[in-house]
Amino acid sequence: MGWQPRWFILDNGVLSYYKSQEDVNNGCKGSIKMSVCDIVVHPVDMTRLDLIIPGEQHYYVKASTPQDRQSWLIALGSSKASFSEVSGAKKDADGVPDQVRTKKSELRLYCDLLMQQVHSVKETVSQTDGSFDFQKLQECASLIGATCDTFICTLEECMKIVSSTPMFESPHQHVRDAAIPSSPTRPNVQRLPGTRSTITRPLERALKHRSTLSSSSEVKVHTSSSHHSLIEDTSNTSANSTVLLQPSIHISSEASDALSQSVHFLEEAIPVGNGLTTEHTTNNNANESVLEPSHLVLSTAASSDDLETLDDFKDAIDETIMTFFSAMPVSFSNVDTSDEESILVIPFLEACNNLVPIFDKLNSTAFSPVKMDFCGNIKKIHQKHLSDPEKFLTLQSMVLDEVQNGQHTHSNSATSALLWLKRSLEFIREFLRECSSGSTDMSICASNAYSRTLKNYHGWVVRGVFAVAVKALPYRETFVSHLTVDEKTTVDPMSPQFEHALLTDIEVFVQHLDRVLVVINTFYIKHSLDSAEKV
Ligand SMILES: CCCCCCCCCCCCC/C=C/[C@@H](O)[C@H](CO[C@@H]1O[C@H](CO)[C@@H](O)[C@H](O)[C@H]1O)NC(=O)CCCCCCCCCCCCCCCCC
Repeated sequence: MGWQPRWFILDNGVLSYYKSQEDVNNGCKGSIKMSVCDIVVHPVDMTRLDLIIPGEQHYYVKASTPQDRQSWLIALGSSKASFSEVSGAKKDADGVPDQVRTKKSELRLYCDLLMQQVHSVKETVSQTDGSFDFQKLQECASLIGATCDTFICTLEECMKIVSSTPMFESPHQHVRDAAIPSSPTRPNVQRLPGTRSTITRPLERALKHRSTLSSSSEVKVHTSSSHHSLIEDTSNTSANSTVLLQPSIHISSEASDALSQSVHFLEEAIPVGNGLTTEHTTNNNANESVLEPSHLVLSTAASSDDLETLDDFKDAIDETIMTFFSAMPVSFSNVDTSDEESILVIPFLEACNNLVPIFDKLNSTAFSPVKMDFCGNIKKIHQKHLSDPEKFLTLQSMVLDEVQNGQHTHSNSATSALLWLKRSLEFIREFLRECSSGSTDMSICASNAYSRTLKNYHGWVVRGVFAVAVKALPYRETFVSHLTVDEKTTVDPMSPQFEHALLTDIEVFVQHLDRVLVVINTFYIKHSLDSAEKV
């Protein structure tokens, strides 16, 4: 098989490919709607992945390295998840909702991937010559971590679908920890003060110590419209014809967020892989080798046994009310601060990025400078991390590097970006504290929070910007309604139940955010990096 390099763009749920980056303006050679295709990892080749549109087309794709493939899988999987059918009404012949089928295939994919990755670890530690490649082992571990993250997120989404689908509902619903045997109570669940008896928490705990996170929020959502039909490769229509791939691929991928699918995070696409190669065949069945699920986790058949299993899954999510905060796939509760000198960059940025949808729920024009600043700082830190991901694994490492090189005072430095991101987060923390202390006037909440935080660093011009922005704040009711997970559901954002759930979730969120901010603050003070200078 001859592989050819191609330039790929993942945009709005559609993967398009071009002859080269320079050729982008001449139109794509083909495109694939991610929501209708299955992603299959190659059983042997760690750089291969296949994109299969059942009964139609088969694309063979090859990345430069297993790590690149991992990035691609996460980006493609996130895109597929973001742009999958949301109606929930469509079912296959067995009555299984399409969304569940899609999630199952994603879970299978990640299982296959995990098997391969575990196999690599085994191989690495059992070298016959007795040597031990520690770096390779670290790489393998990092890949496994990322795959587990993606698996858990997908499972979480699957559980949400299952719980909201009538055919999977059972008459008895009790709240318990997914990690312990079925029981009407949850004796072993550790809770932060004030947390609700929900089961999203075990997932939070499961996520908490993970060191790598999916790339879903490190990327951008474009505004361009999606293509709804598959465009065949016109350059070569013969069976088994190969389509290209190029050693440096630049893609932008879509972030899935709990609140909205039309959120624009960053101003430019962040490359998540630097090498991908594909082969494409328009033959309906030639060379198709769709992997059968060998490690199927979720069964959707409606036998009583399966219902028991599904009940377990269903119990593993919040059966009461989800809010924006508890639905966040990664939040500050997942940012480990047990080593105060080492906050991992990716979980931290992921947690920040997951706040971004809220900006769009506020008045978009008035808040766009705020959003740009917030997202710009996320991006600056991310770019610094990407410049040497191993060296700049932690926030502290990148700041100290800049200090050593005298770059920390540059306006574009990661040090400055983190300083301002920290200040923005302090504002958010104080704003949420104000909101949950009983005040119903959002502008008072914002003004109080502002006085305690950002105002100290703003000159009169920027203070004026704040004064304008604060006038554009929605009423509390509107804001609260944006904090429901799915505005189409029957959850009444004005109900006392939702209010209670929201307040509890805010309390937990603020506690974790505060924990992270204390560590960053201490670090900045220790190295004299904070400044009272006003902008
Ligand atoms: C709900 C209340 C909304 C009111 C929020 C108003 C906030 C103040 C508005 C001020 C306008 C900001 C415009 C940008 C100003 C920048 O000049 C300033 C400095 O920028 C930094 O300059 C450095 C160089 O000197 C550079 O290196 C660095 O990279 C750059 O950042 N930036 C700021 O002052 C930061 C302002 C960000 C404010 C973010 C506030 C977040 C508001 C969140 C609203 C949602 C609240 C609900 C939270 C619920 C969570 C789910």
